[in-house]
Amino acid sequence: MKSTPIPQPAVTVRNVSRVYGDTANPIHALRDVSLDLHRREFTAIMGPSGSGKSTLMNVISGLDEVSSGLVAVGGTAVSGLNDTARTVLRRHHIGFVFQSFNLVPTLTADENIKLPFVLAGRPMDTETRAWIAHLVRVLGLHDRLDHKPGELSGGQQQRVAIARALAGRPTIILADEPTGALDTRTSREVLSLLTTTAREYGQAIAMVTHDPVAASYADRTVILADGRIAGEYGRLDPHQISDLLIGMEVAA
Ligand SMILES: Nc1ncnc2c1ncn2[C@@H]1O[C@H](COP(=O)(O)OP(=O)(O)OP(=O)(O)O)[C@@H](O)[C@H]1O
Repeated sequence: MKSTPIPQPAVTVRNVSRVYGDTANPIHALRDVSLDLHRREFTAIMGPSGSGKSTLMNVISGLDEVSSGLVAVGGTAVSGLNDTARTVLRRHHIGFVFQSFNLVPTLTADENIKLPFVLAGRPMDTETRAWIAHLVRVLGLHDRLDHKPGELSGGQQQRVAIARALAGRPTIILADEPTGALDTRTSREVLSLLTTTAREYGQAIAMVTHDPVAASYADRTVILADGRIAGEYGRLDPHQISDLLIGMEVAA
């Protein structure tokens, strides 16, 4: 009898702890965190300043080491890899979206979108070119491709960054306050786009945010407090998220 394969999470975080400092003065940035991030799922990671959100992103992307526990991206354990293998894993499996867009100012929008392929020495086949052309159309960037980042609005720059992150069809997109530098209307556009990306393209997305409105676009909200997962919720409205965060601050 043929068994149905169990879908593997895009990212697995198992009993991960990250301790900084020395044994006399340890700083527990993450304490026994376990979390799966799935395809088609848009997850918001929230929590007070210093709760471990950036550390969680950094151990997932292999930019930081775990002190104990396991992180796997696309089924590959990150901890077992050397620096070169981590760089390769990042290039092939992870798309990054930052608050500050992080586009190369001297390159055009088109060149920025295709940069990950150039850096990875990965040729773009016909299917990839068609996929990028599709993304450019959906993101409304077709008449901006020859422009450099300085000639684009913040929202357009972030759309270029999202196209760049999606171009290689990564296992996971890690977004760090992607709407932090955008006005309300543009933020909504970018968040809707991330929602669509998860739903229509099956993309796994984890977004760090302090903004309850941004988190309300996610399918799931994970709240960290003092390095631990303090709560995991399905889709919530901004008021519910604010109440949860305020409740945690009061309890702390
Ligand atoms: N390289 C480091 N060396 C020492 N301590 C660190 C280091 N990186 C982070 N920490 C500490 O680990 C804890 C978690 O930090 P982290 O940056 O992950 O929090 P955060 O939730 O992302 O905060 P914010 O919302 O302010 O960005 C904090 O106490 C921080 O001071």
